[in-house]
Parts: sequence; structure tokens; C-alpha cells
Amino acid sequence: MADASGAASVDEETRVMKTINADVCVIGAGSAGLTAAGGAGALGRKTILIEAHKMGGDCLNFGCVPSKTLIASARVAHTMKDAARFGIEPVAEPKVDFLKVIARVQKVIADIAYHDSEERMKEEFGVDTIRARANFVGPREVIAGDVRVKAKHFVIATGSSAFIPPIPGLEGTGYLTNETVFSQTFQPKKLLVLGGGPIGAEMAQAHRLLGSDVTIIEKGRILGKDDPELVDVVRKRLVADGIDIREGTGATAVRKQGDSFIVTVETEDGGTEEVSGDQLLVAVGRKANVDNLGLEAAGVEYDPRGIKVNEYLETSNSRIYAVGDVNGGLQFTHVAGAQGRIALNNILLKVLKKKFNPDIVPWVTYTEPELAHVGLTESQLKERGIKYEVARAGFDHNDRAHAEGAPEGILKIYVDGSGKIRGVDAVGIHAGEIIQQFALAVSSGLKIGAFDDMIAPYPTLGEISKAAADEYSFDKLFTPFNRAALKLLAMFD
Ligand SMILES: Cc1cc2nc3c(=O)[nH]c(=O)nc-3n(C[C@H](O)[C@H](O)[C@H](O)COP(=O)(O)OP(=O)(O)OC[C@H]3O[C@@H](n4cnc5c(N)ncnc54)[C@H](O)[C@@H]3O)c2cc1C
Ligand SMILES: NC(=O)c1ccc[n+]([C@@H]2O[C@H](COP(=O)([O-])OP(=O)(O)OC[C@H]3O[C@@H](n4cnc5c(N)ncnc54)[C@H](O)[C@@H]3O)[C@@H](O)[C@H]2O)c1
Repeated sequence: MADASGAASVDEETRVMKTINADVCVIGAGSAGLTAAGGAGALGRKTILIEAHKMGGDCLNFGCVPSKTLIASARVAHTMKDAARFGIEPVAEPKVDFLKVIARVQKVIADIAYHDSEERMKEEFGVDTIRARANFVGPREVIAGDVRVKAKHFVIATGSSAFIPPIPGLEGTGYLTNETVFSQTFQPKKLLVLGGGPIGAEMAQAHRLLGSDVTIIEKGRILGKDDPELVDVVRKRLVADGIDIREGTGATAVRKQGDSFIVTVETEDGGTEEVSGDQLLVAVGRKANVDNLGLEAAGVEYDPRGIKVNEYLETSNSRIYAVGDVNGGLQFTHVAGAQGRIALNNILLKVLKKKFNPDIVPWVTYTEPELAHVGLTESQLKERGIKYEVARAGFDHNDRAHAEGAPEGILKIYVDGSGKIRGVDAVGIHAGEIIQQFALAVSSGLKIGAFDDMIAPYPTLGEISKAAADEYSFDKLFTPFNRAALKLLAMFD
């Protein structure tokens, strides 16, 4: 066991059987660590990867993959119930076999697992994996199980875990977190969801569409990191699905009564109320995995948000990088992967170091309708004093959205004074796919005029980008001055 500072104990020191010298040692085999380790190995660096729990980390085992698989089953159930709207009378009410749904979630994880496995790391990239908990015993040395690893460079990619708030009575009630919700042994009749962020919103809707009653208890506003106008479209759908959303409602106590969870909530007007359910999911944010890592011994500074890094993702020990959720920045799989690649670049090419640019990051919340974003948010533009205009289009003007029976949705493109696309928000059917083209536009610094010559295939949802851009260009082009000039030109026809 490590002591309180995380430094290796005498026991740990005496257990060490062998020492490995490596070029790169990566701690954590989630999206960030696998990317960094695979790249280092592929480029011929002697690389050691250390993983304490499951290969693939949260995304594969307790995050993106199981959540999107559960959502896929929920959508099938919903489509079947909704079939009459498409002129197809359902034969009977669909019967959800929740345990089969959970079994499918676990099968999809198993089907993908090889991609993130120890075997693949060895066979394809020549990386050796140690399955043990790592902790630093010095600035260039970790102990993991019975191995001491000395390396020229380290990448810390230990991720994050569910933050458990200090609510009186919560501990020991057997609540669910993202680590247990995808292996439930019964379908909740009524699920209480604490927190209305992306995890809370996605899981609430999936459970509701699979037939559970659901209440979201959110102390602020649901999906508070996204554009409020667009979140409103999602909120309306969640309510229409039958989800009870309590916003401005903090939980002050939890108790168990028989099989029920009773949550005391403080309402916005200062009163209290009790809400009960047979299952409780805690999804109120994440806590960086920095404990018992021996960060003090390594000279790596951290705070409650996570390990402190500069724009090159270097920690206070310049030979140690911290990437992915553990540095407390934007917590997404694609960010973890991108940061893993940047750390690798900076280890290999000291003279051509790359910075991580948070201003080009996309994200998608997989509710129905999807909520997607890339680049700067409207509030960031305001905070930074950047002058911008908004090019908009509604899904109700998109023929394909009508054909799909989903004409609710909005696209907002934020365009600065030079015409550059600085950010985009979208809500609507497959908004996550629509945002892809804007991820490229924002990362390439494209101007909205780039859409002028683009020919979008008809009828696609993606056409909405061209519709918003055309509307914007039309307003710019057909000013009263330009109209008058055109009239003048016509006189010479
Ligand atoms: C329910 C849920 C749904 C999500 N959905 C999405 C989504 O749709 N899209 C998206 O982009 N993101 C999503 N995320 C976020 C995404 O899962 C994370 O951002 C991503 O997994 C972070 O990757 P990482 O490599 O930083 O950390 P992790 O995946 O957490 O990996 C860290 C690894 O380090 C290991 N570790 C920790 N400490 C040690 C130690 N001392 N020694 C050795 N190993 C150690 C851990 O066991 C773990 O395997 C979701 C998250 C959750 C919880
Ligand atoms: N689709 C995706 O990409 C996806 C999906 C799930 C998670 N994630 C990632 O995981 C991160 C964590 O997700 P999350 O939903 O746990 O966190 P979050 O921080 O995004 O949202 C947590 C919510 O809980 C609320 N809250 C906090 N304390 C509370 C309390 N005591 N009572 C009631 N509400 C409370 C907050 O106001 C907030 O709205 C996300 O920020 C995102 O980066 C991504």
C-alpha cells in the first residue's frame, strides 16, 4: 500500500522483483493512454503501459460504448411505440426485456474489447502492458505490482471517476454510478437521477424509453454547459417522453426505506420535498483520478480539479505529461485521444511541440434529439469580447427532417467580423453527424463563404449547413446598396 502521500511503502519496495527501463511509460489504458502508448510503440520507442483495472478505461467499459448501446435499444423501443405516426400500426406494445438489453450492452463491449486489449497493444504496437496499480516513487520512476519502471518520459492518463457528493445518508445506500448502471440486475420501476448533465440526461431518456419512470433532480439547469435555447428543445422532448424534471432542486439528504430511495430535495422557493424511487443514479460530475499516484514524489502538481498542465500538456515535471480526464479539462473520449497524440508528438519532437487547442473541440449529447457543439460557445464569444453574428436555420426548413418525422431543431453558426466560423450549436435529429463538417470548418479556420460553392446532396440533413450559410450570405449580398447597384447595371443590359 502507498502511504497518504502516495509514495511507495517499505512493503511495496521489497515486493519489487524486476526493473524495466523504458523510453515511454504510460499510466492508464483508457482512450488517452492507449493512443499515447500505441503511437509510441508503433514509432519504435520501448513503451510500457500500466493499467490497474480494465483495458479500455471508462469509454469502453463504463462510459460511451455502454451508454450509446443502451440508447440504441431505447430508440428501437421508442420507434416501435411511435410506429403509428409513420402509418404502421404496431402489432402489439413492445415488451422490453431489460436483462437482455443489459446483456447486449455487455456483448457490444466484448465485441469491441480486442481493439483496446493487451494482446493488440503487444501484437500491433509492440507495447508491453503491466496489469497493476502504478505509483510514482521518484521523478522518473514508478512501481506497479512487482515491477519498477524507469522511463525517460511518462504520460499520466488515469482518467476520472464519478464524483460522489457529501449528501447526508447517501453513502451505503447502494446507489448506481456509471460503473454499475450498465450491469443492473433488474429494471428500475422508478429511477431517480441525481444530476442533469450529459450522463444524467442520456441515462434518464434511455431508461424512460425502455419503460421506467424517471425523475431528474438537478440543482441548476439541465445540460448547463450547452446553449440554453437549444437545451430547451431537448427539455421539451424529455418532458414529452414523460420524464419528471426538477430543476433548481438540490438534494439535501438520502435515505433507504425498504427497497426505496428517498431523496430530500430543496426547491427553488426554499421549501423541501421528498422524491422516491427504487433506484438512484448519481451523475453530478467527475473527480480526477489523482489519489495514491505518488504525484508528490514525482514533483507533479495537482489540485481538486486534476493534474495541472500547460498548453503543451506538460505537468510541473516537464518529463511527465497528463492527458485526458485526469487534467480536469474537457472530458470527452475524442479529447483524451487528441491529447494522447499531442503528448506523444511533444515527447518525440521537442523542437516541434504542439499545443492543445480547446477552441476547436466538438461534443455531442446523445439524447433524442441530439445536442451538438463545436468551437466557441456563444457565452465564450461574449466573455472574450469577440464580435459575431449568428447564421441560423431551422430543421423545419429541411425536407429530409420532415421525411424522417423530426422537424424540430435549430442550427446556429457563430461568424466573426472576418467571416470566420468560430463556433456552431445544433439540436435536432442526428445533430452529431451534422456537426462533423463544422468540426473541420472550425479546425481549418474556414470562413462561412466556403459554403457558397459547396453543393450539398439533396435531401440530406447535412444540407442545413448550406441553408444557414446561404441565408447569411444572402443578407450580406443583397444589401440596399447592392440592390441599387444591380438595378443600375441592369440598365446597361
Ligand atoms: C456514462 C458516460 C458516458 C460517456 N459518453 C461519452 C461519449 O459519448 N462521448 C465522449 O466523447 N465521451 C463520453 N464520456 C467521457 C469519456 O468516457 C471520458 O472522457 C474518457 O473515457 C476519458 O478517457 P481517459 O483515457 O482520460 O480516462 P479513462 O477512460 O478513465 O481511463 C483511465 C484508466 O486509468 C486507469 N488507472 C487509474 N489510476 C491508475 C493507476 N494508478 N495505475 C494504473 N492505472 C490506473 C483506470 O483503471 C482507467 O482504465 C462518457 C463518460 C461517461 C461516464
Ligand atoms: N455524450 C457525451 O459526450 C458524454 C456523455 C456523458 C458524459 N460525458 C462527459 O462526462 C462528464 C461528466 O458528466 P456528468 O453528467 O456527470 O457531469 P456534469 O458536470 O456535466 O453535470 C453534472 C450535473 O449535476 C448537477 N449537480 C451537481 N451537484 C448536484 C446535486 N448535489 N444535486 C443535483 N444536481 C447536482 C450539476 O449542476 C450539473 O448539471 C461530462 O461533462 C462530459 O464531459 C460526455
